Amino acid sequence: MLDTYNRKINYLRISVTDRCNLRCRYCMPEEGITKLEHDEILSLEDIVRLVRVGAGIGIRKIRLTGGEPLIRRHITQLIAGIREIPEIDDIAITTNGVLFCSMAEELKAAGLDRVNFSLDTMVAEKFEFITRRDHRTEVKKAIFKALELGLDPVKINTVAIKGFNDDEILAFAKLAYDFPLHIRFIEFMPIGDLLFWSQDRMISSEQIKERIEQRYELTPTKLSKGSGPAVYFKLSGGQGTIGFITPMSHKFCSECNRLRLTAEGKLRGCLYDKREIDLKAALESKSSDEDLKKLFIQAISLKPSEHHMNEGWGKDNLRKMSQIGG
Ligand SMILES: Nc1nc2c(ncn2[C@@H]2O[C@H](COP(=O)(O)OP(=O)(O)OP(=O)(O)O)[C@@H](O)[C@H]2O)c(=O)[nH]1
Ligand SMILES: C[S@@+](CC[C@H](N)C(=O)[O-])C[C@H]1O[C@@H](n2cnc3c(N)ncnc32)[C@H](O)[C@@H]1O
Ligand code: SF4
Ligand code: SF4
Repeated sequence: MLDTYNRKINYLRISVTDRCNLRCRYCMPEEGITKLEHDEILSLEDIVRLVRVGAGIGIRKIRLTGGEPLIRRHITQLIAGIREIPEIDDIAITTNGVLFCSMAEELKAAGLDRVNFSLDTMVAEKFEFITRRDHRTEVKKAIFKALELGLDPVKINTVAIKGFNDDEILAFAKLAYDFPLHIRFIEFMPIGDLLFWSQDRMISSEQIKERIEQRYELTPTKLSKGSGPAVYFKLSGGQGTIGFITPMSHKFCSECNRLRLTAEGKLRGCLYDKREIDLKAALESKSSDEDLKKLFIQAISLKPSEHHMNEGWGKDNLRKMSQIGG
């Protein structure tokens, strides 16, 4: 379905939990965030029903995120339920990877197509600093396990933070050169209660690209799967790609194709817009599929033309990244 600005909306990102087994400094305080109770979040059956309704208005691609999606109980059942919806042609997760190895085969058998891992540093002490946990080895194993299982393409999300990981830009590029991995540098966004964010910690994708081009030749390319916001480049002679996600330096809102469902069942038209439609309340008041469909259409009609993160520098968003689903 097209929105007010003629954008085709076909991608639903679902936060399946607001909880997490890491505590990335830019995302959560040590004590965690809201910790919703079980009856405050959508049930798996409700999520499958909402995806079916979404498919009726043109949703084709689903991403499960959070918080950490792999700590949601019975996540494989959820994937299997979504897999049965014939219109859905891509089911992906975004995960920190800590629990992935122990669940990988099950996830694939349930119908998972592919996975994006988050990894901001390859240095043990820095990993422990940024995530406040010591799980780097599990994440590394998870990335290679996904390659081994053929969950193609395997993407890595790296939030670029000046003074923290800008000294690892070439090391990440080498990873994409040596392995069929797609490393995406994400510009640091002022979201949530700005736990670690500051304007001088931002690095633009342009600066990162210049640094990589000192060592590697980059040529524009496209990936077979993933109509997400990244712009990709092949590394000449290498196996993988480098991607740039540029919400701050080059907004990609004019191509935005997504809706977001929070763990509490609120449907959002934009990562950075407070307006939400309460689907959980609608489910509790026994709304029909037709009523739910109308609410999806309403959420699409509320999508803004673009975000305004650089104006209030993040002070205007009530929800945290882990609640909205990244
Ligand atoms: N501002 C903004 N940032 C986004 C949006 N979608 C994704 N991002 C950023 O990009 C990061 C990576 O997103 P992923 O969860 O891996 O999803 P994706 O990039 O859509 O995935 P692919 O389908 O594989 O391309 C997110 O955590 C956000 O930081 C968006 O719509 N707006
Ligand atoms: C909120 S997490 C949820 C999924 C999962 N726990 C993970 O880390 O992959 C999704 C993504 O959002 C990114 N993210 C969180 N806060 C961010 C910020 N302020 N700016 C840019 N990306 C951010 C994380 O690095 C991660 O890649
Ligand atoms: S970025 Fe992902 S892994 Fe890190 S604290 Fe947030 S939800 Fe957890
Ligand atoms: S900031 Fe909002 S409008 Fe822009 S791409 Fe992201 S979700 Fe879409």
